[in-house]
Amino acid sequence: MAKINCLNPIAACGMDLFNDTYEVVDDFAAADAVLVRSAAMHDLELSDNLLAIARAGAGVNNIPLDKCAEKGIVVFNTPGANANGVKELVIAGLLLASRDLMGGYNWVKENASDENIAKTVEKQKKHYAGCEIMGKKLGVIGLGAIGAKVANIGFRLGMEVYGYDPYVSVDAAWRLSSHVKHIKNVEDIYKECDYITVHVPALDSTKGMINKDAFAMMKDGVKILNFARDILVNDDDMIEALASGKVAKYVTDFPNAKIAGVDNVITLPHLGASTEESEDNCAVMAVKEIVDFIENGNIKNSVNYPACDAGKCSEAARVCVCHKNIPNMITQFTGAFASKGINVSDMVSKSKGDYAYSVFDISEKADEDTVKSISSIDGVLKVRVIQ
Ligand SMILES: NC(=O)c1ccc[n+]([C@@H]2O[C@H](COP(=O)([O-])OP(=O)(O)OC[C@H]3O[C@@H](n4cnc5c(N)ncnc54)[C@H](O)[C@@H]3O)[C@@H](O)[C@H]2O)c1
Ligand SMILES: O=C(O)CC[C@@H](O)C(=O)O
Repeated sequence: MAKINCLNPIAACGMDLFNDTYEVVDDFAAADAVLVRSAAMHDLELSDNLLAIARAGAGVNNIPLDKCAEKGIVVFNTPGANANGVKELVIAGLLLASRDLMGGYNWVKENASDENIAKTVEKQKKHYAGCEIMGKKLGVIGLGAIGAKVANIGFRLGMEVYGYDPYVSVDAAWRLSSHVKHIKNVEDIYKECDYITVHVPALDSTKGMINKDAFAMMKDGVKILNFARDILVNDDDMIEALASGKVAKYVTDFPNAKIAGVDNVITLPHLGASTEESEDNCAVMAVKEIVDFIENGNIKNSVNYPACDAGKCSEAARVCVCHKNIPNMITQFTGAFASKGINVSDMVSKSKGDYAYSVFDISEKADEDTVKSISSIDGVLKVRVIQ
């Protein structure tokens, strides 16, 4: 029975897809597979029996990807499954940055007991006036699942949309409206746009990308939206830019101790994917990825191992090997089977960066000795037999 541990609550419609050959356990160390949302995993001890981690969401900066790869633990995410939820909150963010909804709402609440409130509002409302987004320039940095949706809806809301993503995938580019201006240098977004929204992953290369050098190029009164991750923005530089009026509003889904109470910062408590629909989509996708991996050894949507689809095994056994992407591995694997007189009837081998994954369908059950001889090959990280 495969043991599943959830580090965060995962929507029931996903969990219900585990049949009675799976058992949900409380003990992380006992799990064969783990489901997680935003729980921080960097300091957790990863047991040798852990085969896979599925992130029910997009961002994987809470998971030690290299450490997992090195231990032969396949990490999945659920690309696009919560993109619409985030896109809709970004629309709210654009409006929150434009109209003083929070100020106006708070004023009405504070004056709710005033019998003359219906009249007073007419004098008061000038303090909460704003601007419209139609006709304004929206810069979208990162045109993946979320950024492409934001860019397209920006256009439909009447904005002039500039999109920047030097690594955009072919699929994402197809999803993008032809009305989105393709920007090749991010500086053009900084110089031209009234609203700038970031939708890139948190990586060493993107950390602090919205900083004083970027602000120096921006228009006075620019509005910044960050529904991606807090570390993309240099908080000290942001606080200075807000104080000087360079940035008029900073709307972010990632409050932290530095930024949360600052004037003209509108923070939400990481709500981007907190919709029933997004939570359901992520849970279903994550559980399906785990089930296909546990039962068939197939890998779809992994962020640290290659995609690998060997279908269902119709032979006596399937041997799945996580290993380093180095020369001579396949010869050694097939040699190990041959030395035991085992016929390999089918095989798939894929690589991604420093790591590779090979699947062998063999005509008889793999005994402990065979597994041992494959495990002992230099560069092998994990061996699993499905039979
Ligand atoms: N607020 C939330 O609840 C919430 C929900 C989902 C995702 N997110 C965050 O949003 C990020 C994006 O999500 P997604 O689903 O669109 O991911 P995605 O992988 O589909 O898209 C990310 C895009 O960023 C691009 N990119 C990478 N580096 C870049 C750079 N330096 N400049 C410009 N583009 C760059 C990639 O090419 C890719 O197209 C996630 O990594 C996550 O951190 C937040
Ligand atoms: O799971 C969540 O609530 C947030 C998910 C989001 O940050 C993501 O990166 O997908």
